[in-house]
Amino acid sequence: MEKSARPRTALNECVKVVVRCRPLSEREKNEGYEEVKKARPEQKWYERLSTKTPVTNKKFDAPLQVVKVWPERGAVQVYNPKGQDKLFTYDAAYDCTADTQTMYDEMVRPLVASVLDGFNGCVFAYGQTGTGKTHTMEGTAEHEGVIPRAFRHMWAHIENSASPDVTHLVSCSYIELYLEDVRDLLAKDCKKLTIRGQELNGFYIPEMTSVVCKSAAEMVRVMRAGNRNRAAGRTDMNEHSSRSHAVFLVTVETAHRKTNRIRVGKLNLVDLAGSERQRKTGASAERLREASRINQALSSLGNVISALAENSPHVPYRDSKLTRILQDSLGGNSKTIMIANIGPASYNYDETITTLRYAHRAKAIKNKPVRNEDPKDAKLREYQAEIERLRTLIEQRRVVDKKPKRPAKPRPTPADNSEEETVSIENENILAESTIEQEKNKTEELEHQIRALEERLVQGGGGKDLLNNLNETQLILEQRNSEIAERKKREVEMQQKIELEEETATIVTNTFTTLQQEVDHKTQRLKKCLSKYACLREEMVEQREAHDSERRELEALQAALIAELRRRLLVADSFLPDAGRPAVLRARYNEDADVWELREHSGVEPLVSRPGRGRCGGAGAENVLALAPLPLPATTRPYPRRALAHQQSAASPVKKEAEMESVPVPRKPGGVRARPNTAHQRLGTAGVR
Ligand SMILES: Nc1ncnc2c1ncn2[C@@H]1O[C@H](COP(=O)(O)OP(=O)(O)OP(=O)(O)O)[C@@H](O)[C@H]1O
Repeated sequence: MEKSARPRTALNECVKVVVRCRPLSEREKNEGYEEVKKARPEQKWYERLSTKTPVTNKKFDAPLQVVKVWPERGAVQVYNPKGQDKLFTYDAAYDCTADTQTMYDEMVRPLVASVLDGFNGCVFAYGQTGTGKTHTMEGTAEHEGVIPRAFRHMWAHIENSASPDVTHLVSCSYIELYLEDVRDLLAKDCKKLTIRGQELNGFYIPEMTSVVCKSAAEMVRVMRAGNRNRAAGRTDMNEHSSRSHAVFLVTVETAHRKTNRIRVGKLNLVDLAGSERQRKTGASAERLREASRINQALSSLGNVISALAENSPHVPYRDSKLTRILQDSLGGNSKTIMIANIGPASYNYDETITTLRYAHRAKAIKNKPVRNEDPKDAKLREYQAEIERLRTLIEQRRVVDKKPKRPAKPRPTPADNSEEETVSIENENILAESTIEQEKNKTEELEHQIRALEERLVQGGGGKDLLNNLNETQLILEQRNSEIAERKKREVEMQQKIELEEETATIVTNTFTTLQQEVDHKTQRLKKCLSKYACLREEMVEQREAHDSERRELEALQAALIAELRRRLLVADSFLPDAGRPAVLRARYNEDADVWELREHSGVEPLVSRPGRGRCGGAGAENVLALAPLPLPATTRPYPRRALAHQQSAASPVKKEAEMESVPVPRKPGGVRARPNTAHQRLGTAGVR
C-alpha cells in the first residue's frame, strides 16, 4: 500500500457496530459443561429470553443458551446468572437465523459503495475464537462471506458503469500478522514485510505484492491462493482456527476522462484471530506462543478502542502492529464496520460479555472519512502517463521511418572491379537491414507494452472482457434491496430512539397536582437511579473479576511458557558440551526482531562441537535419544588457591567469559563455593505452581 496524502476537511462518522450470534455448535449441544451445571438457575430465565423451546443440555437438562438477539431493536440481551440481564444496543444485531447476504445488504453494501466512490473503508471481524469470524468474512462454498460478496458487488458496479470515459484499475494485496511478523501471503516465500508510516499518513507497506485483477472470480482466486499460505491450526474450541490476523486490501482507482480526476478507494477486509483462554483451547506448547501474541495484539486493540471511546489525548496505536495497521480504520480517514461475533453458549458467558462491551465502546469512535481525489500515488495516473509516453515514442519512430532514406547502394557489377568495395557495400546493406529490423522490433515491443498496460485497465462501453455481467433487472433488484435495507436500518434507529424518548417523556410530561404525587414521582426516579447505580456497581465488580481472571490466565500462560523454557534448558544443560556454553551464553534475545542473536565471536572461544558428541564420548548424534542418564555433576569443588585461580583465569579466557556471563555463584559456608548453576537451575522456582 502506498502512502497517500491526508485530506484536509472531513465530516465525523461513527464506527458502525454489528453483532452476529452464531448457532450453538453440535459440540455445545451435546456435551455437558460443568459451568452449565453450576450456573443452573432455579428461575426459568430462558422463558424471559425466548418464547421458543429452550435448547437443553442432554446430560444436565440445563439451558445452554444465554444470548437472545432482538434484530428489530438492534439489541442483544444476555442472561446474567448473578443478577439483572444485560442489554446492549448496536447499529444492527443478527441472530443465528440471519444469513450473510442479509447482513451484507443491510450494512456492508453502503460501505463498499463508498469505496467505489473514492472513500477508504474497513470491515473487521472481532470476537472469541470459534465464534464465526472466518465464516462471516470468507464464508464457505455454500455460504459466501463478506469478502467474496464485496468482490462481486465491486465488479457488478464497474461493469455497469463502464463507458469509454471511465477507466478502472483494481488491485489487491493480502497480508497476515503472525507472531508480530507481517507476512506477504501473495509472495512465493511469504516474505516478511515492514510497516512504514507516520502518525498523519496512516500505514503503508512498501514491498507488499499487489496483483491487478480483472474480475471478481480472479479476486477470489487471489484470496484462496493467499489463504493456502495462512497460518491455521486445530484447538479444542475450533477445528480450523486462524492463528493469525489477516488483512485483504483492495484498491479501486477510477479515472473520469471528462473531469480528468482520479478517485482512489481502499477497502481493508480484516479477519482477526480470536481471543482465547488457554484452559478452553487446550493450547499445546507450540500454540502457547501464538496464543500469547494473539491475545497481546487483541489487548492492544482493546486499549486503542477504549482510548478512542474516552477521547483520551494519547491513543496507543504504536503498541502493536495490528493497531498500526488498523490506525486509519479506528479514528482516522475511513468508514469502518466492526462485526462482533459471539456464541450463544452459557459456557462462554464471560467472553461474550467482554466482546459485547468492547463492541459497545467502539460505537463511540469517530472517524473522519474523506474522498481521496487525485492522490499523488494513484497507479492509474502512472499507467496513463506511461501509455502516453510510449505512444509518443512510437509516433516519433514512425515519423523518422517515413523520412526519405538514403537509397541502398546498388549491387556492384562485375565491372566494378574492386572486390573490397563489393564486400563493404554488402556489409552496409546488411547493417541497414538489421537496423530496420531492430527498429521494427522496438516498435513492436513498445506496442506490446502499451497493450499490457491497457489490459490492466478496465474501460469501454459494454465491458468487453468483463465477467459476471449483471443485467438490468438484477440491478434494479439490487437497488430495491438496498432501499429496503436502508429503511430497515432507519427503523432500528427509530425504535432505539423511541425507547430512549419514552423513558424521559414519562418523566417530563408528568404534571403534579399534589405534593404527594410529586414525592411519589421523585421516589420513583430515585429508585430508578439507585437501580442504575446498582447495575454500574455490578458491572464494576464484574470488570474487576474479568480483569482478575485475565490476570490469572496470563499468569498460567507465563507459568506454562516458563515450564517449557525449563524443559528446553534442561535438555540444553544435559546435552550441550561445556566447551559450547560460552557461545550459548553469548546468545541474546532481540525483542524487536523476535530472534535470538549471537554476539560477535571474540575469536578466543574454541569451536562448538555438536551437542551430544561432546558428552557422549564420541557417540553419534542419534545416540542423543538413547542416552543412559548422565552421572550427576559434583555440586562442590575444593577452594582454589588465589594465585592458582588467577593463573587459570588468565590462561583460559573462555572460562573467564563463561564465568562473567553466568549469574553470581553463591558461597557456601566454610569457604566452599557452589558449582555454577545450570541455566535450568538458575530459573529457580519460577513457573512452578
Ligand atoms: N452463522 C453461522 N452459521 C452456521 N455456522 C457457523 C456460523 N458462524 C460460525 N459457524 C461455524 O462455527 C465454526 C467456527 O467458525 P469460524 O472458524 O469462522 O470461527 P472463528 O471465529 O474464525 O475462529 P478462530 O478465531 O479460531 O479462527 C465453523 O465450523 C463454522 O462453520
